[in-house]
Amino acid sequence: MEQFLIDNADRYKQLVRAFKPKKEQCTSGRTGNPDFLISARIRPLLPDEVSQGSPESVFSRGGDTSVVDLHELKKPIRGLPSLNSFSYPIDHIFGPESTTRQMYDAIIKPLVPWAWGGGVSTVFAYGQTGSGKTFTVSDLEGLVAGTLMDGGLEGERKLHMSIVELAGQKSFDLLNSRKQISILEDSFGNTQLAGALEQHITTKSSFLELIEAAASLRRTAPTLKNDSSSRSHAICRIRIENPSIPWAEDGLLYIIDLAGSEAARDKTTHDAARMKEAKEINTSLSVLKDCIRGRALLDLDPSFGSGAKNAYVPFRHSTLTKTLKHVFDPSPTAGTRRSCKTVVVACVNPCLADTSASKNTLRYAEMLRVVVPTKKALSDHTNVPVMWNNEQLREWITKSSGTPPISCEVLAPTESGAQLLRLPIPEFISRCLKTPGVSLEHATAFQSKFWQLHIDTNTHSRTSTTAGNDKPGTKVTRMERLDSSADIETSPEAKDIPFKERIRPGMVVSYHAVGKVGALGPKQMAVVLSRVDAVGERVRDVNGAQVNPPSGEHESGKGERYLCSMVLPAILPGAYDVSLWRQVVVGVEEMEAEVILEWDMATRYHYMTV
Ligand SMILES: Nc1ncnc2c1ncn2[C@@H]1O[C@H](COP(=O)(O)OP(=O)(O)OP(=O)(O)O)[C@@H](O)[C@H]1O
Repeated sequence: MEQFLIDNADRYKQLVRAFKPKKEQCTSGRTGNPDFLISARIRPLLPDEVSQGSPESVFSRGGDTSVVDLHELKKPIRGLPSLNSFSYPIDHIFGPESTTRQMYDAIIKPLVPWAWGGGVSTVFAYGQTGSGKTFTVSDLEGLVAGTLMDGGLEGERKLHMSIVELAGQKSFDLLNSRKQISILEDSFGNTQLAGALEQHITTKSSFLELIEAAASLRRTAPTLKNDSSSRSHAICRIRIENPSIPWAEDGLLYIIDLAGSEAARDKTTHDAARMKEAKEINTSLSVLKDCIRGRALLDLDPSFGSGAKNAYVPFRHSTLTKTLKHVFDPSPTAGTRRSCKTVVVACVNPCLADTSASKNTLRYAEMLRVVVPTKKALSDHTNVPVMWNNEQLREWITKSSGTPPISCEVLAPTESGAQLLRLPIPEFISRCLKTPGVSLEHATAFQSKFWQLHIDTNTHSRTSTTAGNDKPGTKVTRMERLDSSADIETSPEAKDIPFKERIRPGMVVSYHAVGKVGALGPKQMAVVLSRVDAVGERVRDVNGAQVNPPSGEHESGKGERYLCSMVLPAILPGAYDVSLWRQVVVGVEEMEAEVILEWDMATRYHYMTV
């Protein structure tokens, strides 16, 4: 610690004790979006920091405020040093005495059943080196594993885990010996972790073993420096499949340990590569901030459309946010936007010597917060589901849910119309199925009816868009949509080239499966992801077979082989769904034709147009 701070530590502590916030520093009165919580965790001083005599500089103000105060000691030109104080409104603050369990119970635990029900839940932890990110994230992973695996959640699910590390422009698979992988976007705008291994998890211990294996790979990465963990982003993704609603989108739970800013005292050792790395981290955190704010703004808009025109979610601007597309998908089409809950944990080092980095962390946290506007009057919106209160919603459910009527006690015990629209679809259907006599078809049809009503009441404020458009509200023709939906544009001349000679990631093909044929029969469709030799030897297809076995072991006569995602018939006639996680290997010789699928926003399925 700087000599000036050591010499004046007692005066500093005295000033902090006497601190009274000014009027404008007193309020936290703003309420954050309940689905986007921004929290701060202030760790305790560590024994060596105490022995150096470092005072604490960051405090939770307590009382009925939700404000963090940070105090610096100002060097005077003459006279005695004085206090320079800053305050930051944050949704939830956990002080040095709080345990990770208390934090988990207060803000993280609800994310687990949300993902279990088919939603997207994300926890981000960030902060400067040594602020407690790893401490917090590893405790949280253990607690999440407990909630997921202790049998307390309703229904059966299949869990799959992948853990990747993003360092600058490169991505590595931490479940596959740090093999380099590619983050690709397919023609539907879905992000693929091409080549990343997904492990099926069945027990808490296998969950924790994978986490530990990934953490040790990160710690011991030979090419990185000692504090490698703070110079890269680590993304743990748990995909939760619900076998009882096979067409439903899988729930996703992300736990993300973000690269942090550095402690001021570490900056003296910078070389050019390190400066470049720091710049890349700052850029990705800045884009992340814009995406979190943009998405929170979109979700605030009660009509899921009109006010959202002003929100911009630039998720393609960094590998981190591209990888998290499910979290930030800005499509104004209500059905394509996944129901998300997000918690950000800003980890703060309380040392007086590190206030500059702590200010950055807290300022960043403050910027992520989106203020909820005052609610509009609800009474005269009898036909607009998004404006219904719980009473109006229950009345409509009882009247419109067919025979037998779906129990509103179970479907929407407390929710408003807007909250029910945000509920993950599989969870909506699971709740409907709890009414005796209600079948899957009945529940699905009622869910569609509810969405259809919502869509119909908002069509005037909608424009046609497709999944993957960055800017909502832009009118585009069907052909423009199809052309712009792939990373590689298809020129008019390309149409004259046989499709087998222009196979690219994102292309949809029909094929005639040779050899092993599943329950769907030999005629199938798939989205091309990559050539099989681009993925590691441990990656397996939907049948558990190695995708890229050592040469000579795969079936011959199929030509060039591609890893593809299956396109499966959906519950509605003529409709298709892309099943990203069910991957197969298709040889060029098995492929029959290129297929153009178009997205239909009302039913939220793809339809074949050519
Ligand atoms: N809430 C806490 N209670 C007690 N000790 C803590 C707490 N948070 C962090 N620590 C301790 O502080 C030290 C630094 O924490 P940690 O390694 O988690 O920081 P980090 O932000 O992940 O750093 P890096 O980015 O360099 O990996 C560790 O010794 C850890 O045990």
